[in-house]
Amino acid sequence: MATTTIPEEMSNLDTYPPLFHHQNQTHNPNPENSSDDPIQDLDLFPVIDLQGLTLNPDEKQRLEVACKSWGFFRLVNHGIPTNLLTQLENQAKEIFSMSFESKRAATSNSPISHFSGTGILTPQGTALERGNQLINWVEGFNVPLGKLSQFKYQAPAFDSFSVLLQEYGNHLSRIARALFEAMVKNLDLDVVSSKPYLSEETGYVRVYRYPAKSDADSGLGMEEHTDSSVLSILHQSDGVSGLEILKDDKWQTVNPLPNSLIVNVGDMMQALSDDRFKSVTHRVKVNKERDRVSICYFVFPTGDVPIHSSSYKPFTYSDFRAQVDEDVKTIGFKVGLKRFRFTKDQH
Ligand SMILES: O=C(O)CCC(=O)C(=O)O
Ligand SMILES: [Fe+2]
Repeated sequence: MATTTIPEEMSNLDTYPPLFHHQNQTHNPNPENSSDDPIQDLDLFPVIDLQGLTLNPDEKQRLEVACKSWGFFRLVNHGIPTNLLTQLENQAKEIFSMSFESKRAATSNSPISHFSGTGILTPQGTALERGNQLINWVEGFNVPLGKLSQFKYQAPAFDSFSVLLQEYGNHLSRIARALFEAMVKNLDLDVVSSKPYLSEETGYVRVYRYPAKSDADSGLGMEEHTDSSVLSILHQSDGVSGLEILKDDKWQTVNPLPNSLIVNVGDMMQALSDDRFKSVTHRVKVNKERDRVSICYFVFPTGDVPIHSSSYKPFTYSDFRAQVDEDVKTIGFKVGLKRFRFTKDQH
């Protein structure tokens, strides 16, 4: 049912950021009839069993291979109740379906911020001014987990959302800690002195909606990038694909599968591992007919602890963040770890 104009049944246009109104946005009220490629659940991506990590040496070995040669894996047996994921997803969809203006009003002066057109944000959670006009086909909420409790929203939907996010955040901290410890052991780093490199207080969630777009091949939901985090944990909602990872110079679609999360190794983990683990390059394509919702968690090192390695000049996460912001403002994109890499004559 793809069309090139906004169809009449799309009465919910006012729920989308004005930035996207004039474009060829389509909406399929009957997703079963979607003509996008069917999702197949057989792929060759690494799968890690979280519970197996504490019991099974083979699982630890698989984790190491996944981090070294892919920089990403699917995570199963993660212990998050399916019910919580379903509720969170439904609540996110309900919130996205509010009008743009009421989303703005409900989140102004609140810990949660609303953004669109880019995933690169200021520390306050608003879109960072860029040195170019690149627009990403995405709308989202930025949720600093440590600041959620005790806030009373004007729209009750946000109160329920906040409660679910806190519960979800507790699971994500637990999962991130378990994965980080296993990764640190794989790298033969000291578990105790590595603790500041995963600071749970820094954790935040981004909840995204990528609006459907009939000319889905022009433009991206999110441009090609690596995550600045130590690690990122993503939940993709029911049956709408879009995430792609770059492996051996080829883009590969990572379809959503029930009961499994996606874990990305981030830039900080790559630096900590002295390039043994790799921060995966990925992007998000737009779906032709259905909006895509994803819920992504990111966690970082304590801001002021220097990362020492043989590949990079010592730097803190705060240094890294400042450099990314500077690059986005001046040249329009993130350069990332390359900015800190030793050149040959600096060794
Ligand atoms: O929406 C997704 O699946 C991925 C989003 C992402 O890559 C990011 O926020 O860094
Ligand atoms: Fe990302």
